[in-house]
Amino acid sequence: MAETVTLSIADSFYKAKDRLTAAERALVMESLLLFAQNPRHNSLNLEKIHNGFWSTRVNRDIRIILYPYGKAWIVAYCDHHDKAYEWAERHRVEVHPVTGELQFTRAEVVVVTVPREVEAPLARFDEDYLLSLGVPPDYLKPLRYATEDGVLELLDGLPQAIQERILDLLDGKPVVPPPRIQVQNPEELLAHPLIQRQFHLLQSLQEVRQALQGSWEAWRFFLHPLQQEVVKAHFGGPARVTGGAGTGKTVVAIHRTRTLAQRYPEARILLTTFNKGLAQRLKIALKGLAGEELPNVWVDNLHNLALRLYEEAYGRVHIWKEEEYRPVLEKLSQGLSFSSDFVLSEWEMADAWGLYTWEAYRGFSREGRGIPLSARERRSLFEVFQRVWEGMQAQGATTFSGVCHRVRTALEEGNLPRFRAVVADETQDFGPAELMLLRALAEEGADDLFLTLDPGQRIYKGPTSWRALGLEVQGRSRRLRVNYRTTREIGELAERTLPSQVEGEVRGSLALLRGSKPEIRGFPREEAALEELLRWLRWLLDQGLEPHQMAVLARTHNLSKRVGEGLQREGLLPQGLETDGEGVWCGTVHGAKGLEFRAVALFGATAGLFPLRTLLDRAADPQERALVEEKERSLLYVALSRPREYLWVGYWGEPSPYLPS
Ligand SMILES: Nc1ncnc2c1ncn2[C@@H]1O[C@H](COP(=O)(O)OP(=O)(O)OP(=O)(O)O)[C@@H](O)[C@H]1O
Repeated sequence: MAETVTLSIADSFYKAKDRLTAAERALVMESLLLFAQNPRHNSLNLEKIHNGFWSTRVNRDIRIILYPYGKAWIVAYCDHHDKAYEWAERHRVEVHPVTGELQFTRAEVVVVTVPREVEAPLARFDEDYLLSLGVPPDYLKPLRYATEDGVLELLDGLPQAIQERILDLLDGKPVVPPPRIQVQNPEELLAHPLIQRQFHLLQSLQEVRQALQGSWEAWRFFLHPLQQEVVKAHFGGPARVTGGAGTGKTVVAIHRTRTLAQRYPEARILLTTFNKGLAQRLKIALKGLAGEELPNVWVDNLHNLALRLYEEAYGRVHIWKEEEYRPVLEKLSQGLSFSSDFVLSEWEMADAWGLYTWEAYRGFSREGRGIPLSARERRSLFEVFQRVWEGMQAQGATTFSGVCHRVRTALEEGNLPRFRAVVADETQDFGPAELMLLRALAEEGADDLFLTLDPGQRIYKGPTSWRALGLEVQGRSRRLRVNYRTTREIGELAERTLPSQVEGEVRGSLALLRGSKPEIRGFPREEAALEELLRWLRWLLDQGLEPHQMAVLARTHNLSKRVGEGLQREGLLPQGLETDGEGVWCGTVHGAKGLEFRAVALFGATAGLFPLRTLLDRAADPQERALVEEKERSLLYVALSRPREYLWVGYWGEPSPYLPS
């Protein structure tokens, strides 16, 4: 009878499988399932190779690298034959003599000799301390004598947890040694909770099946201790989780939702976000994590949910967007001495805050609005605003802000049921109307609101004071710092575009992966940039990337359309960001919010596009201009923080003033 094997899947395996094609990954999965049932199956050709590692055959080319540990097999790596063997040759498995952690480390330690005049940043820490942090003994001296670049080079060969501790030291943060793991045998070690961060134990065939189902992403099993903390915490009220791009805010939102669904099995939980596409992705990811659709969880983008609730409470409604209300405002405000852009932005502010009565508008602090208004001017503006709202109402129409406010009222009056808890992702782009609605959607109490945001990616709305809205998060605010998405080279470049207003809040994420330098290229004309872009995409294909692992982003729809046509002419199939096909993704930076790709090209980081000249020209006053600039910088940050491995940036004529040199 075939034996059933205990597998422990290492995070290095999950990272490695991302470099294979979808078809190759499917074959790897089949082989692992077979291995779990019968490791000695003839077709697997299990054989011992280097450093105690074993190899098993997936097909003529692909190999999985395993390590027998106690009664289990650790699934360590997978790749094309030569690369897989090379990896095994370069790595070793050890239990750290002080921390007791199980570690995969690079076997050969690169010793970098430092010229005397260059500072070695870790020299001031003694060896015993570094050892207590889990640094392997043979890395101690090289690390202490290395330059900063040398340290980074050495860290590449160490487990993620050790990298994070050392990077924190470099950043001047105090690092407390981890508790020592004490176990009797390998089985206990593999099952130890502190080990689960890097080695995911699967004890039955069913667990193996579940783990390999769907997208089998690392984030489903391995959480950073801080991610784990916010996922599992019992919060006394609203909690806020910030972090730069790629720090796992969405991952945390999904895990938190599952935790809450289990914690409150009889209650309704809402998982929401900004747009429809992202909500769809959340839904799929949550199902992948939980293994099924959770019956007590609702997943929807906030505006869609608000619209459904509105219709439930009040009946059908037509939504007016700027194209509809702008001309009405322009017509009604003709007699006033303000520019139409100012009237529009003032009305949008009043609408967003729900200032539908004279008393509310008159008493509202317009602090931060550039143009001061006398009481009489306020009154005349309000009369115009009121006529717009009345006109809309007469036509059975309102804005999304209007929908949010009325739904909030229905919730507050008890005419609609609330959720026990609400988890919301991408909340930096929620304005006052949406944030007030979120508050009202959740019953007030423990674990009621869990909001994630990156203030550096605010691309739709201006900043809103949460406290003014009654969202008090003091003592329940956490910041994620490890950037899991991108290479250090790309992460650092992206951070240099951050608006100064938010730098303190999100700058300084730790990107642990290393990669090639991003390319920033200037061209005389758009056509020349397109030609070079096409060459770059072809080069990526030669590197083994598939078209759907690449994206070309542009500031405007028109430009993105032109790129798509260019790709098509060259035989590269483009696909929209909202689709799910096999082509190269093409779209606007706005459309790429929350997404990621192995390679990203930003086409047109050109002056006049970042910031978009038409938007800047329309800004009614200096404050608004500053806000437009902040949002445009954030947009550039969003674009540059989408790639995992490769980034290409092209401009023609003058580069964007926000582009780091
Ligand atoms: N603990 C983890 N282990 C492995 N991968 C992780 C982990 N947390 C996040 N990731 C990966 O990092 C990437 C970024 O995660 P996620 O999208 O949640 O970040 P984010 O902070 O929401 O990013 P953004 O704000 O840019 O949208 C994803 O590929 C995700 O799978």
